Amino acid sequence: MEKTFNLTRRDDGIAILTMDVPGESMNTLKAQFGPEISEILAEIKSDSSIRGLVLISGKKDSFVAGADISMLDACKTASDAKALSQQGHVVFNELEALTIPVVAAIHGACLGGGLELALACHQRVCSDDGKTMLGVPEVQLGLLPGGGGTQRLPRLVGITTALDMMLTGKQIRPKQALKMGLVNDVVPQTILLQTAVEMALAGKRVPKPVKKSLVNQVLEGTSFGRNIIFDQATKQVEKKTQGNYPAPAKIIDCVRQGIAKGMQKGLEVEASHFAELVVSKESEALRSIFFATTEMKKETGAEGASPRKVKKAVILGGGLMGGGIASVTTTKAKIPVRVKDISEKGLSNALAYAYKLLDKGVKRRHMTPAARDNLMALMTTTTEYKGVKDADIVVEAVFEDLALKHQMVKDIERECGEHTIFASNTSSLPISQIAEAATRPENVIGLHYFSPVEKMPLVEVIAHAKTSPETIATTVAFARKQGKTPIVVQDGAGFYVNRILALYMNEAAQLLLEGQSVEHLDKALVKFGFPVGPITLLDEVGIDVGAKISPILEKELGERFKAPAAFDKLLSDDRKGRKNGKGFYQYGASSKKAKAVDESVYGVLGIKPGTNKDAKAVAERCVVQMLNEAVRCLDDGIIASPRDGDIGAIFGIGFPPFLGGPFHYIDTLGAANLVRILEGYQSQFGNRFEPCERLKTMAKENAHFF
Ligand SMILES: C[C@@H](O)CC(=O)SCCNC(=O)CCNC(=O)[C@H](O)C(C)(C)COP(=O)(O)OP(=O)(O)OC[C@H]1O[C@@H](n2cnc3c(N)ncnc32)[C@H](O)[C@@H]1OP(=O)(O)O
Repeated sequence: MEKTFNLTRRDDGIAILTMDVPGESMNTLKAQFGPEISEILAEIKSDSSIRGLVLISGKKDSFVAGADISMLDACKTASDAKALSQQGHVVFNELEALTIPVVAAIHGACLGGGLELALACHQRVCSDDGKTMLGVPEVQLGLLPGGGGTQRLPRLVGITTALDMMLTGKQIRPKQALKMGLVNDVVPQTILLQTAVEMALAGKRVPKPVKKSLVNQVLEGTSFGRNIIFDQATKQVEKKTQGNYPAPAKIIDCVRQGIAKGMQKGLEVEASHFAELVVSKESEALRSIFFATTEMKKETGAEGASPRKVKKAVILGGGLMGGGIASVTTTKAKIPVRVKDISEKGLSNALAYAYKLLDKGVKRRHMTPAARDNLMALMTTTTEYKGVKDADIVVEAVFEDLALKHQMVKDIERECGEHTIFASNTSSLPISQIAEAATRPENVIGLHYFSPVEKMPLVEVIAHAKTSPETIATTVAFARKQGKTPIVVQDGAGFYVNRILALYMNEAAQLLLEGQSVEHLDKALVKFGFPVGPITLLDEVGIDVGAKISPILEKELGERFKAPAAFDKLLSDDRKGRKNGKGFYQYGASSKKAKAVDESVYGVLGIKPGTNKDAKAVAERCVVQMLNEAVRCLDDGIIASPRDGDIGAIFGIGFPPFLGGPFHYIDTLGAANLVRILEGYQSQFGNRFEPCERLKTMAKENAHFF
């Protein structure tokens, strides 16, 4: 079998250990490397001519991306997983115990077990390249660093910094890594290996103590202070995870026990906790999301079609959505954008949106002012159709008015090229209706973003019957360059995400009208695992937007989408939500966060909050509506697969990732159990809860989606 590790000796006595997993684009750590590594370490120890060791990757642009997640997925029992962690401990401890200096030369992704491998080296140097990132993202997989990271990281960079890295899974850039003491030097890639060799020749260096504030020194330097850190971290984790994710608390426990009882004990605790997490249902769900998104990256969105390159984009409308779309196109995709709006105000909004995003990077020292200005130069503006002839794609983000969109289609066919794609950011109008105005309907497609555009990862790519496969593939590729996760959905009112969201929100509205308080409703669904509650979401999206979409959905999809009539009173009272500072919540002049509930809203709706029902029951009523409609969408061919349905709900609505998405969750609940719950509600509240046919069939057959 081809070797993964290759040891070469230099005349100056420094040995270079190159890791290059055969046939894979990324290096990942696999259990079968154990014997190979042990053999190499034995060879190094027995060769007195070797004065130092440099560990480097043979991959073009990555160091080591962590333990092989497929290997973890294959663990059937906790003891299988514990053995993997313990094997990693043995190898990394042996590496760290080498008497010669060991230096890791890092370029590209150095994540998870890859960083733990580097931490077992005596020193680390990384390239200053934008592709170089260091981190321990295990928590995003429902895991913890199981290769000694919970013990080495705090001892290297301090408890607070280590906890922040492990509890967020954030990726650290080279300069940050140098500043926090994670690496000893940052150099251009061209001299990375030479620098590592020189560091090895210079011999082992005691890591420079990390600069800490006086408060931090006191807190981390005393057991009393450390307990404050751990207790604070625990409180924050409980608030953020609502008890739905076991990994963060276990990470804190590993660090706490390791610091209090020594590294050996800490490693034992780490291996045990790691093992429990690998076989947890939460981690299985989170790993399935990783596999799904990785698989999706390889798909063009249209069988057999290749995307055309997008060299220039035009955005019609410089408002909230248009500004966001233009911004991600320049800042992420680095594609020149021309923004057209009917007013200078709209244009300046788009420019300001992009500048604000980029300037955040400058303030955080991720970007130089020059880099910011270069990216800003990619965005030009116009109030007329000038400089748009060479556009490869035009994204319209104007009012939800069919006549206006028809006019846009005609304008673009007149002013742009024959191949120019017309992509509509409509959130509700069927693309087929928009395409009626086109002489080239094959170029018309939906490209539905979610607000805020720079934060929400999902976009829906909506093909109508005549959309060409090349248009689909080009649009999917364009969205990916913007850093988005696109799912291709079929044309239909509300497409996928808004369709399943509408019933979930309507049920929350019904519960409100039955006397549940706004706070109780929101808290119940946050406890269930959503990022925000349904009433907060309605205020954020806009009560007027919801009111506009509901009739379209009801007309196209049926009675079950009928929104409670009482909500019309909100619009009569000019309550649009955050956008006009008047909704279910109070909004201060500049406050980002909504303040308390605006109690006057109950009077407008003619209700008086009564006794709050059990939070789980409240959440269940809303969630089962979403689950039922998600299955209907699969049945109607709106989504191509349960995988797309899960990713769409998680990335578009924030469906709790630890549940794996609606379809994974239905498998967990069991179709028969879900049908029973729905039928129970149907008998209490009416036919809007009637289980769809596919669910009933699955219940009879005890079928699963995965
Ligand atoms: C011991 C403990 O600490 C446990 C761990 O280490 S758990 C693993 C921790 N590491 C991660 O979570 C990193 C996961 N990977 C990524 O985030 C990304 O792949 C990346 C940022 C490293 C690179 O992203 P990108 O450039 O977009 O490339 P792809 O995501 O498409 O990945 C390319 C191929 O590499 C495969 N791959 C990447 N990481 C892993 C991994 N940890 N395990 C298994 N496979 C991995 C990925 O599946 C792609 O495979 P392909 O089919 O060859 O395209």
